[in-house]
Amino acid sequence: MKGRVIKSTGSWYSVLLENKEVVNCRLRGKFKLDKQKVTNPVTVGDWVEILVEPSSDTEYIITDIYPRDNYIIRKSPKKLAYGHLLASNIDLAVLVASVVYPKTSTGFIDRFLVTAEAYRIPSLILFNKKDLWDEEARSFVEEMVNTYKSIGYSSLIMSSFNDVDIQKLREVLHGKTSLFSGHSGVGKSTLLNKLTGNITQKTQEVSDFANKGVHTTTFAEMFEIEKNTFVIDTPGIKELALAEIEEEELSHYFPEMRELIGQCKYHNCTHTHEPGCAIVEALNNGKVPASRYNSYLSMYDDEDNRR
Ligand SMILES: Nc1nc2c(ncn2[C@@H]2O[C@H](COP(=O)(O)OP(=O)(O)OP(=O)(O)O)[C@@H](O)[C@H]2O)c(=O)[nH]1
Ligand SMILES: [Zn+2]
Repeated sequence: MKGRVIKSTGSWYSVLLENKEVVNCRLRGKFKLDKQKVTNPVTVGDWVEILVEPSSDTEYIITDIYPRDNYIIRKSPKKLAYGHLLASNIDLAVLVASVVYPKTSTGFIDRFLVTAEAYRIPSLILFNKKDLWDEEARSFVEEMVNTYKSIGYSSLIMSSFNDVDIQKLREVLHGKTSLFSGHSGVGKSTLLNKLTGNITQKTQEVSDFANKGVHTTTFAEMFEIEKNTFVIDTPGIKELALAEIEEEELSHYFPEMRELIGQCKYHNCTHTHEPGCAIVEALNNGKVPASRYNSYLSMYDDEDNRR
């Protein structure tokens, strides 16, 4: 039987079957022996093949994982050489942002976009809480939307409490698997509750020896909001980590810079101080937005983000 992993506790996996039933599965031993550098061989979003454990008619076993289109990995804080697979098979990375209560900085937005670029996942910036904006906030958002649009990024302006907006969001998400991220307080849970409100896919809680007494990691959880349309909530994960991005690669993940890279005077230009830099020239004539270049510099300086 084929299904999709919607939740995992580390040793148990909840799998959504085609008939909408959710079953709890364990992994077959061989996965644990794999030499992958991950703490969890199976993650939320994986399509898997399962069967009923022959020696029991109630236990399910994951026997195979279908090839992943992509996946998001974080470094495990405990075992640095290992990564933790956060989610897989994602079509859209949605950043829920807000300009008031709280304010999401452009630096934070750009970090998110760069990470999504590195994972080759299209992204959407969702400016939420529009009902709270005054004229100034509104024009600030419009300016940002235009800047991002000129680079090729889509935005959505909305309020969690506006049904027409929620409907528009549903249309954008239709047929896709979308991962939601955002600062605390931007309205991510409110939005997800609107999208998932009448879903009864509640997974059975499993008592889990392996995790007893251990401070459990936050795991992502996925919901099917309509046929073939999934949303992934990532509790406690504010931003996607800038996984494995080398300094010299960073500009490749800024689409407006990417096309200029070969035109700098020095082939190893870092675009920070060198003469004859095509990116700085584009900045000076307005083709690279100043806010984006500032984000580039701050990410370039910030060693922590490349671990
Ligand atoms: N005015 C307004 N308030 C909103 C909107 N969306 C959410 N809120 C409110 O903002 C507060 C935070 O919303 P949450 O959905 O809990 O935000 P969150 O991003 O999930 O934050 P955490 O739960 O801390 O992760 C709540 O009081 C919501 O009612 C909106 O579109 N407009
Ligand atoms: Zn340069």
